[in-house]
Amino acid sequence: MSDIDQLNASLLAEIAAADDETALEAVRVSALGKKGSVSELLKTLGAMTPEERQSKGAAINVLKNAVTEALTARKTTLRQAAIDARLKAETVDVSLPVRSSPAERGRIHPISQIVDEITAIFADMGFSIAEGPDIETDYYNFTALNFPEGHPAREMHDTFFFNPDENGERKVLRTHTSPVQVRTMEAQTPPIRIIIPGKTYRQDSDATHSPMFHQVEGLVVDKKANVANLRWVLEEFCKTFFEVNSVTMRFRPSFFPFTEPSFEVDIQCDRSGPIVKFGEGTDWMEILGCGMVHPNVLRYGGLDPDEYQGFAWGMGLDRIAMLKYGMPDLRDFFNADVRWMTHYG
Ligand SMILES: Cc1ccc(OCc2nc(C(=O)N[C@H]3CCS(=O)(=O)C3)cs2)cc1
Repeated sequence: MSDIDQLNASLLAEIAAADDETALEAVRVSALGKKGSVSELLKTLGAMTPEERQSKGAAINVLKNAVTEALTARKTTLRQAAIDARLKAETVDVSLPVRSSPAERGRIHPISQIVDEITAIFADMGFSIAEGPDIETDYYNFTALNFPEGHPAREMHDTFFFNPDENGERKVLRTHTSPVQVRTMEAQTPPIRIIIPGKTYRQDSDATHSPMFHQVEGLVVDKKANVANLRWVLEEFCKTFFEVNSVTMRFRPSFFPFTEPSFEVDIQCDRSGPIVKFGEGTDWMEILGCGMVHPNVLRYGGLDPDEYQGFAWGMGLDRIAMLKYGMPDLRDFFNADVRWMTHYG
Protein backbone atom coordinates (compact mmCIF):
# COMPACT_ATOMS: atom_id res chain seq x y z
CA MET A 1 0.00 0.00 0.00
CA SER A 2 1.45 3.39 -1.01
CA ASP A 3 2.07 6.14 1.59
CA ILE A 4 -0.92 8.05 0.10
CA ASP A 5 -3.18 5.03 0.48
CA GLN A 6 -1.98 4.58 4.08
CA LEU A 7 -2.65 8.25 4.87
CA ASN A 8 -6.09 8.01 3.23
CA ALA A 9 -7.00 4.97 5.33
CA SER A 10 -5.76 6.49 8.59
CA LEU A 11 -7.50 9.87 8.01
CA LEU A 12 -10.83 8.23 7.10
CA ALA A 13 -10.54 6.14 10.28
CA GLU A 14 -9.87 9.27 12.40
CA ILE A 15 -12.86 11.05 10.79
CA ALA A 16 -15.14 8.08 11.50
CA ALA A 17 -13.88 7.97 15.11
CA ALA A 18 -14.59 11.70 15.79
CA ASP A 19 -17.67 11.70 18.03
CA ASP A 20 -18.29 15.44 18.13
CA GLU A 21 -17.65 18.53 16.01
CA THR A 22 -14.69 19.63 18.10
CA ALA A 23 -12.87 16.32 17.52
CA LEU A 24 -13.83 16.41 13.85
CA GLU A 25 -12.41 19.93 13.46
CA ALA A 26 -9.13 18.74 15.00
CA VAL A 27 -8.91 15.98 12.38
CA ARG A 28 -9.66 18.50 9.60
CA VAL A 29 -6.85 20.79 10.80
CA SER A 30 -4.42 17.86 11.15
CA ALA A 31 -5.15 16.85 7.52
CA LEU A 32 -5.97 20.05 5.60
CA GLY A 33 -4.56 22.80 7.86
CA LYS A 34 -1.42 24.74 6.84
CA LYS A 35 0.78 22.10 8.46
CA GLY A 36 -1.68 19.31 7.84
CA SER A 37 -0.55 15.89 6.52
CA VAL A 38 -2.29 16.41 3.14
CA SER A 39 -1.01 19.99 2.85
CA GLU A 40 2.56 18.77 3.57
CA LEU A 41 2.20 16.20 0.75
CA LEU A 42 1.08 18.94 -1.66
CA LYS A 43 4.23 20.95 -0.73
CA THR A 44 6.46 18.03 -1.96
CA LEU A 45 5.14 18.40 -5.52
CA GLY A 46 7.46 21.38 -6.14
CA ALA A 47 10.61 19.23 -5.93
CA MET A 48 9.32 16.51 -8.30
CA THR A 49 9.94 15.98 -12.04
CA PRO A 50 7.01 16.92 -14.29
CA GLU A 51 6.14 13.22 -14.83
CA GLU A 52 6.20 12.45 -11.05
CA ARG A 53 4.24 15.67 -10.29
CA GLN A 54 1.49 14.71 -12.74
CA SER A 55 0.88 11.23 -11.30
CA LYS A 56 1.60 12.09 -7.65
CA GLY A 57 -0.35 15.35 -7.87
CA ALA A 58 -3.43 13.60 -9.20
CA ALA A 59 -3.22 11.00 -6.42
CA ILE A 60 -2.84 13.66 -3.73
CA ASN A 61 -5.89 15.57 -5.07
CA VAL A 62 -7.95 12.38 -4.98
CA LEU A 63 -6.86 11.98 -1.34
CA LYS A 64 -7.73 15.62 -0.54
CA ASN A 65 -11.19 15.32 -2.11
CA ALA A 66 -11.88 12.02 -0.35
CA VAL A 67 -10.89 13.52 3.04
CA THR A 68 -12.97 16.67 2.41
CA GLU A 69 -16.08 14.67 1.49
CA ALA A 70 -15.63 12.39 4.50
CA LEU A 71 -15.31 15.44 6.81
CA THR A 72 -18.48 17.01 5.35
CA ALA A 73 -20.45 13.77 5.63
CA ARG A 74 -19.29 13.22 9.23
CA LYS A 75 -20.23 16.81 10.22
CA THR A 76 -23.75 16.31 8.81
CA THR A 77 -24.09 13.03 10.72
CA LEU A 78 -22.88 14.58 13.99
CA ARG A 79 -25.25 17.60 13.60
CA GLN A 80 -28.24 15.36 12.96
CA ALA A 81 -27.30 13.19 15.94
CA ALA A 82 -27.18 16.29 18.16
CA ILE A 83 -30.65 17.35 16.96
CA ASP A 84 -32.05 13.85 17.52
CA ALA A 85 -30.58 13.80 21.04
CA ARG A 86 -32.23 17.17 21.88
CA LEU A 87 -35.56 16.08 20.43
CA LYS A 88 -35.41 12.91 22.52
CA ALA A 89 -34.47 14.80 25.70
CA GLU A 90 -37.01 17.61 25.25
CA THR A 91 -39.98 15.67 23.88
CA VAL A 92 -43.11 16.08 26.03
CA ASP A 93 -45.27 13.03 26.09
CA VAL A 94 -48.72 14.66 25.99
CA SER A 95 -50.36 11.33 26.63
CA LEU A 96 -48.94 11.27 30.18
CA PRO A 97 -51.56 11.66 32.95
CA VAL A 98 -51.96 15.11 34.59
CA ARG A 99 -49.42 15.73 37.35
CA SER A 100 -50.75 14.50 40.68
CA SER A 101 -49.92 17.54 42.80
CA PRO A 102 -52.38 20.40 42.27
CA ALA A 103 -49.59 22.80 43.25
CA GLU A 104 -47.82 21.99 39.99
CA ARG A 105 -50.89 22.81 37.90
CA GLY A 106 -51.81 26.31 36.80
CA ARG A 107 -54.31 28.05 39.05
CA ILE A 108 -57.00 30.69 38.72
CA HIS A 109 -56.13 33.86 40.64
CA PRO A 110 -58.54 34.50 43.53
CA ILE A 111 -59.57 37.84 42.00
CA SER A 112 -60.46 36.07 38.74
CA GLN A 113 -62.40 33.50 40.74
CA ILE A 114 -64.33 36.28 42.48
CA VAL A 115 -65.05 38.06 39.16
CA ASP A 116 -66.36 34.82 37.64
CA GLU A 117 -68.48 34.12 40.72
CA ILE A 118 -70.02 37.60 40.91
CA THR A 119 -70.70 37.91 37.19
CA ALA A 120 -72.32 34.45 37.20
CA ILE A 121 -74.64 35.48 40.05
CA PHE A 122 -75.79 38.59 38.19
CA ALA A 123 -75.96 36.77 34.86
CA ASP A 124 -78.45 34.41 36.55
CA MET A 125 -80.45 37.53 37.47
CA GLY A 126 -80.62 38.64 33.83
CA PHE A 127 -77.62 41.01 33.73
CA SER A 128 -75.23 41.31 30.79
CA ILE A 129 -71.49 41.86 31.17
CA ALA A 130 -70.27 45.17 29.73
CA GLU A 131 -66.65 46.20 29.17
CA GLY A 132 -64.86 49.44 28.33
CA PRO A 133 -61.40 51.01 28.02
CA ASP A 134 -59.02 51.27 31.00
CA ILE A 135 -57.64 54.49 29.48
CA GLU A 136 -60.54 56.91 29.59
CA THR A 137 -61.27 60.48 28.67
CA ASP A 138 -61.77 63.09 31.35
CA TYR A 139 -65.30 63.42 30.04
CA TYR A 140 -66.41 59.80 30.56
CA ASN A 141 -64.48 59.35 33.82
CA PHE A 142 -65.60 62.56 35.51
CA THR A 143 -67.81 65.06 33.63
CA ALA A 144 -70.48 62.61 32.44
CA LEU A 145 -70.62 61.25 36.01
CA ASN A 146 -71.58 64.64 37.37
CA PHE A 147 -68.19 65.42 38.93
CA PRO A 148 -68.01 69.24 39.02
CA GLU A 149 -64.86 70.96 37.75
CA GLY A 150 -62.39 71.24 40.62
CA HIS A 151 -63.71 68.12 42.38
CA PRO A 152 -60.83 66.64 44.44
CA ALA A 153 -61.16 63.26 42.68
CA ARG A 154 -59.95 65.04 39.54
CA GLU A 155 -56.68 65.95 41.25
CA MET A 156 -53.34 64.32 40.60
CA HIS A 157 -53.11 62.94 44.13
CA ASP A 158 -56.03 60.63 43.35
CA THR A 159 -55.92 60.03 39.62
CA PHE A 160 -53.26 58.86 37.12
CA PHE A 161 -53.22 61.38 34.24
CA PHE A 162 -51.55 60.92 30.83
CA ASN A 163 -49.71 63.80 29.18
CA PRO A 164 -52.00 65.84 26.91
CA ASP A 165 -52.36 64.32 23.43
CA GLU A 166 -52.08 66.20 20.13
CA ASN A 167 -55.56 67.66 20.75
CA GLY A 168 -54.52 68.83 24.20
CA GLU A 169 -56.80 66.22 25.77
CA ARG A 170 -55.53 64.62 28.99
CA LYS A 171 -56.64 61.01 29.30
CA VAL A 172 -56.74 59.20 32.62
CA LEU A 173 -56.49 55.69 33.92
CA ARG A 174 -60.12 55.17 34.86
CA THR A 175 -60.72 55.55 38.60
CA HIS A 176 -63.87 53.42 38.45
CA THR A 177 -65.69 51.32 35.86
CA SER A 178 -68.57 53.84 35.81
CA PRO A 179 -67.59 55.29 32.38
CA VAL A 180 -68.72 51.99 30.85
CA GLN A 181 -72.25 52.59 32.13
CA VAL A 182 -72.32 56.02 30.46
CA ARG A 183 -71.09 54.52 27.19
CA THR A 184 -73.74 51.80 27.46
CA MET A 185 -76.56 54.31 28.08
CA GLU A 186 -75.40 56.22 24.98
CA ALA A 187 -75.38 53.06 22.90
CA GLN A 188 -78.37 51.07 24.18
CA THR A 189 -82.07 51.83 24.56
CA PRO A 190 -83.32 50.81 28.03
CA PRO A 191 -84.07 48.48 29.72
CA ILE A 192 -80.44 48.19 30.69
CA ARG A 193 -79.16 45.60 33.16
CA ILE A 194 -75.38 45.44 33.09
CA ILE A 195 -72.52 44.34 35.28
CA ILE A 196 -69.05 45.83 34.72
CA PRO A 197 -66.10 44.00 36.28
CA GLY A 198 -62.73 45.54 35.59
CA LYS A 199 -59.43 47.07 36.64
CA THR A 200 -59.43 50.58 38.09
CA TYR A 201 -56.56 52.80 39.12
CA ARG A 202 -55.96 55.34 41.90
CA GLN A 203 -52.90 57.00 43.41
CA ASP A 204 -53.09 54.98 46.61
CA SER A 205 -51.01 52.21 48.11
CA ASP A 206 -51.04 50.55 51.55
CA ALA A 207 -52.14 47.26 53.14
CA THR A 208 -55.71 47.77 51.97
CA HIS A 209 -55.17 49.93 48.87
CA SER A 210 -53.35 49.08 45.65
CA PRO A 211 -52.75 51.55 42.75
CA MET A 212 -54.48 49.01 40.52
CA PHE A 213 -57.53 47.37 42.00
CA HIS A 214 -60.65 45.67 40.75
CA GLN A 215 -64.24 46.82 40.85
CA VAL A 216 -67.58 45.43 39.88
CA GLU A 217 -70.26 48.00 39.20
CA GLY A 218 -73.85 47.43 38.16
CA LEU A 219 -76.51 49.52 36.50
CA VAL A 220 -80.25 49.09 35.97
CA VAL A 221 -82.16 51.63 33.86
CA ASP A 222 -85.84 51.17 33.08
CA LYS A 223 -89.14 53.04 32.90
CA LYS A 224 -89.62 52.11 36.55
CA ALA A 225 -86.71 51.51 38.89
CA ASN A 226 -86.70 52.36 42.59
CA VAL A 227 -84.76 51.91 45.83
CA ALA A 228 -86.82 48.81 46.75
CA ASN A 229 -85.69 47.14 43.49
CA LEU A 230 -82.10 48.17 44.27
CA ARG A 231 -82.31 46.72 47.77
CA TRP A 232 -83.74 43.43 46.46
CA VAL A 233 -81.05 43.03 43.79
CA LEU A 234 -78.27 43.63 46.34
CA GLU A 235 -79.81 41.32 48.95
CA GLU A 236 -80.18 38.51 46.41
CA PHE A 237 -76.56 39.01 45.36
CA CYS A 238 -75.27 38.99 48.95
CA LYS A 239 -77.20 35.86 49.96
CA THR A 240 -75.75 33.94 47.02
CA PHE A 241 -72.25 35.39 47.22
CA PHE A 242 -71.86 34.99 50.99
CA GLU A 243 -73.73 31.66 50.84
CA VAL A 244 -76.31 32.49 53.51
CA ASN A 245 -80.10 32.00 53.50
CA SER A 246 -80.81 35.41 54.95
CA VAL A 247 -78.79 38.58 55.10
CA THR A 248 -79.28 41.75 57.11
CA MET A 249 -78.20 44.88 55.27
CA ARG A 250 -78.00 48.47 56.45
CA PHE A 251 -78.30 51.39 54.00
CA ARG A 252 -76.52 54.44 55.39
CA PRO A 253 -77.12 57.77 53.63
CA SER A 254 -74.01 58.85 51.76
CA PHE A 255 -72.97 61.03 48.81
CA PHE A 256 -71.61 60.27 45.35
CA PRO A 257 -71.80 62.79 42.49
CA PHE A 258 -73.39 60.22 40.19
CA THR A 259 -76.21 59.02 42.44
CA GLU A 260 -78.98 60.74 44.41
CA PRO A 261 -79.92 59.46 46.92
CA SER A 262 -76.66 57.64 47.64
CA PHE A 263 -76.05 54.92 50.22
CA GLU A 264 -73.21 52.99 51.71
CA VAL A 265 -74.31 49.44 52.44
CA ASP A 266 -73.20 47.36 55.41
CA ILE A 267 -73.89 43.69 55.89
CA GLN A 268 -74.36 42.21 59.35
CA CYS A 269 -71.67 39.76 60.37
CA ASP A 270 -69.71 38.25 63.23
CA ARG A 271 -66.19 39.65 63.41
CA SER A 272 -65.28 38.13 66.76
CA GLY A 273 -63.27 35.25 65.26
CA PRO A 274 -60.25 35.10 62.87
CA ILE A 275 -62.57 34.77 59.86
CA VAL A 276 -65.57 37.08 59.39
CA LYS A 277 -68.86 35.13 59.40
CA PHE A 278 -71.79 36.51 57.41
CA GLY A 279 -75.49 35.99 58.04
CA GLU A 280 -74.96 36.11 61.81
CA GLY A 281 -73.51 38.32 64.55
CA THR A 282 -74.12 41.91 65.50
CA ASP A 283 -71.16 43.59 63.80
CA TRP A 284 -71.39 45.49 60.52
CA MET A 285 -69.09 45.35 57.48
CA GLU A 286 -69.27 47.90 54.66
CA ILE A 287 -69.34 46.06 51.33
CA LEU A 288 -70.48 48.52 48.66
CA GLY A 289 -71.92 51.86 47.68
CA CYS A 290 -75.07 52.42 45.62
CA GLY A 291 -77.86 54.82 44.81
CA MET A 292 -80.40 56.05 42.31
CA VAL A 293 -78.69 57.34 39.15
CA HIS A 294 -78.48 61.13 39.28
CA PRO A 295 -80.78 62.81 36.68
CA ASN A 296 -77.78 64.68 35.24
CA VAL A 297 -76.04 61.37 34.61
CA LEU A 298 -79.11 59.99 32.81
CA ARG A 299 -79.04 63.13 30.68
CA TYR A 300 -75.30 62.69 29.93
CA GLY A 301 -76.27 59.17 28.84
CA GLY A 302 -78.79 60.67 26.42
CA LEU A 303 -81.83 59.63 28.48
CA ASP A 304 -84.74 61.74 29.73
CA PRO A 305 -84.95 61.47 33.56
CA ASP A 306 -88.70 62.13 33.30
CA GLU A 307 -89.00 58.94 31.25
CA TYR A 308 -86.33 56.67 32.77
CA GLN A 309 -85.01 55.93 36.24
CA GLY A 310 -81.99 53.93 37.21
CA PHE A 311 -80.00 52.57 40.12
CA ALA A 312 -76.39 51.57 40.33
CA TRP A 313 -73.82 50.17 42.73
CA GLY A 314 -70.11 49.66 42.97
CA MET A 315 -67.92 47.39 45.04
CA GLY A 316 -64.22 46.98 45.43
CA LEU A 317 -63.49 43.37 44.46
CA ASP A 318 -60.17 43.12 46.22
CA ARG A 319 -61.82 44.22 49.45
CA ILE A 320 -64.65 41.70 48.99
CA ALA A 321 -62.11 38.93 48.28
CA MET A 322 -60.15 39.86 51.42
CA LEU A 323 -63.37 39.59 53.41
CA LYS A 324 -64.38 36.31 51.86
CA TYR A 325 -60.96 34.67 52.05
CA GLY A 326 -59.86 36.36 55.28
CA MET A 327 -56.72 37.92 53.75
CA PRO A 328 -54.76 40.47 55.82
CA ASP A 329 -52.87 42.33 53.09
CA LEU A 330 -54.20 43.40 49.69
CA ARG A 331 -50.71 43.61 48.26
CA ASP A 332 -50.40 39.83 48.45
CA PHE A 333 -52.81 39.65 45.52
CA PHE A 334 -50.25 41.11 43.18
CA ASN A 335 -46.94 39.75 44.47
CA ALA A 336 -47.32 36.57 42.40
CA ASP A 337 -45.95 34.52 45.29
CA VAL A 338 -46.55 30.90 44.28
CA ARG A 339 -46.96 29.86 47.95
CA TRP A 340 -49.78 32.39 48.33
CA MET A 341 -51.32 31.32 45.03
CA THR A 342 -51.12 27.66 46.06
CA HIS A 343 -52.84 28.42 49.34
CA TYR A 344 -55.62 30.61 47.96
CA GLY A 345 -55.80 29.64 44.27
C1 LIG B 1 -73.68 55.90 34.90
C2 LIG B 1 -73.41 55.46 36.34
C3 LIG B 1 -74.29 55.86 37.35
C4 LIG B 1 -74.04 55.47 38.66
C5 LIG B 1 -72.93 54.70 38.95
O1 LIG B 1 -72.75 54.34 40.28
C6 LIG B 1 -71.76 53.40 40.61
C7 LIG B 1 -71.61 53.47 42.08
N1 LIG B 1 -70.51 53.20 42.72
C8 LIG B 1 -70.62 53.37 44.04
C9 LIG B 1 -69.53 53.12 44.96
O2 LIG B 1 -69.62 53.28 46.16
N2 LIG B 1 -68.41 52.72 44.42
C10 LIG B 1 -67.21 52.48 45.22
C11 LIG B 1 -67.31 51.21 46.01
C12 LIG B 1 -65.90 50.86 46.48
S1 LIG B 1 -64.86 51.47 45.24
O3 LIG B 1 -64.32 50.37 44.53
O4 LIG B 1 -63.95 52.38 45.79
C13 LIG B 1 -66.01 52.34 44.28
C14 LIG B 1 -71.84 53.82 44.40
S2 LIG B 1 -72.82 53.99 43.07
C15 LIG B 1 -72.05 54.29 37.96
C16 LIG B 1 -72.30 54.69 36.64
